[in-house]
Amino acid sequence: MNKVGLIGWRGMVGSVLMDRMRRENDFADIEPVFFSTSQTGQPGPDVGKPVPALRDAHSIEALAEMDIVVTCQGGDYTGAVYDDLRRTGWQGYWIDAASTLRMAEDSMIVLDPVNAGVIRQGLSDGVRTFVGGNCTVSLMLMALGGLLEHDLVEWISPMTYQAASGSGAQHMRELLRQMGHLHAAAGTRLADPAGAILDIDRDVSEALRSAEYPADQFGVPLAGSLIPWIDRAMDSGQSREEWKAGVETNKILGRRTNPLPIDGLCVRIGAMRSHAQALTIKLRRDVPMADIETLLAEANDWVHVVPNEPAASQQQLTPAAVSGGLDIPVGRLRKLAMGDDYLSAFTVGDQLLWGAAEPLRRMLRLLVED
Ligand SMILES: NC(=O)C1=CN([C@@H]2O[C@H](COP(=O)(O)OP(=O)(O)OC[C@H]3O[C@@H](n4cnc5c(N)ncnc54)[C@H](OP(=O)(O)O)[C@@H]3O)[C@@H](O)[C@H]2O)C=CC1
Ligand SMILES: N[C@@H](CC(=O)OP(=O)(O)O)C(=O)O
Repeated sequence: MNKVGLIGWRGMVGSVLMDRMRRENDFADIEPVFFSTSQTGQPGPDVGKPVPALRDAHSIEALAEMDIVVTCQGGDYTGAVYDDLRRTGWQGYWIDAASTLRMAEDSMIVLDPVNAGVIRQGLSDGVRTFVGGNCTVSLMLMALGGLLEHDLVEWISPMTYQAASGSGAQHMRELLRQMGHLHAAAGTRLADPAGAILDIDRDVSEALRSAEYPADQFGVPLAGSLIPWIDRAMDSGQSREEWKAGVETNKILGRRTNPLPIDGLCVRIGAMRSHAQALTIKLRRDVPMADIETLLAEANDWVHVVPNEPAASQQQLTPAAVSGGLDIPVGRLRKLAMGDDYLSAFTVGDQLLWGAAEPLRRMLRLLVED
């Protein structure tokens, strides 16, 4: 049985991964060894079978005993141990949620419902480092897999609406504090339906701009507002989050030459854990809408097409509808006024599941079942 070292399992992404592994009975097929950067020696989590006490996540010797390492601990941790571990000659498989190694020459980005063939080829070529993709990239590809698989896409411009969870657990807490702060600013006047809305709006706007507004994590208001920049700036004028859309998509699809242009704007909004994105897609030719819907719906077991109708869109294509589940709805499908080879789409998905934990869990299964 494979000895699998798990690091970062009590963090937000790691907890979602653990939950999925318990549900799918994955622990039955591995010998799990839990690591910690802060709690070495304490008891490991309950996974339905005995596990040793927590081991030191910075011990290269302990990591080198593993056949497979799965880490959701973050990029700093990967940067601190990965090279040292490989330098010992360790030939095990490294599965990582952090972006650090995504674009490395000897790594693959994993999203098996979309790139199982590329992964299989990588495994037979001896690749041993597998990294989950950026959340918006993975969610977009789960939604558009059917069009990409049939090479119907010339370019894509994604405009994202990204949840607070993408910035981490403390940011989710702050979003809720911000919501509470605004609610308090409206006060008891909310209870009076005849009250002057512009008075409430004035006080809420003042609260948004006041020094007391809780914004230690985001630095600026998110609740009652939005933030049109995610991650650091690149020389190209893109944010790093926007840059990832193109480079990661092409790497996932295994397009080493003739990359698909994919570029747009990434925006943080006040949703909790599901990212949405509006996509403008330039098709290679005028594909009939019925064919587009069939190709999208048949691409994998999680995507489903939402009719381009008001009620269905409002009820099914939202963070509120999908959070906590693996469904990937895609809708608002229509040809744009620019021409019949221009398609619009809107999709949403849980960024902690398909956007982070699930591709890692499935990569582990693939290795264990191999
Ligand atoms: N957030 C996201 O949307 C995504 C994140 N990622 C990657 O995953 C990495 C981890 O992200 P995320 O899960 O949000 O990080 P968290 O901050 O939730 O957890 C990271 C680590 O913090 C330590 N920790 C300290 N105090 C606590 C506490 N009270 N509760 C839980 N853990 C605690 C744990 O390590 P220990 O047990 O060793 O003390 C834990 O593994 C990111 O850095 C990123 O690289 C990837 C895709 C999406
Ligand atoms: N940057 C993403 C979350 C994330 O962790 O992305 P990455 O895995 O590419 O660093 C967001 O803010 O929504």
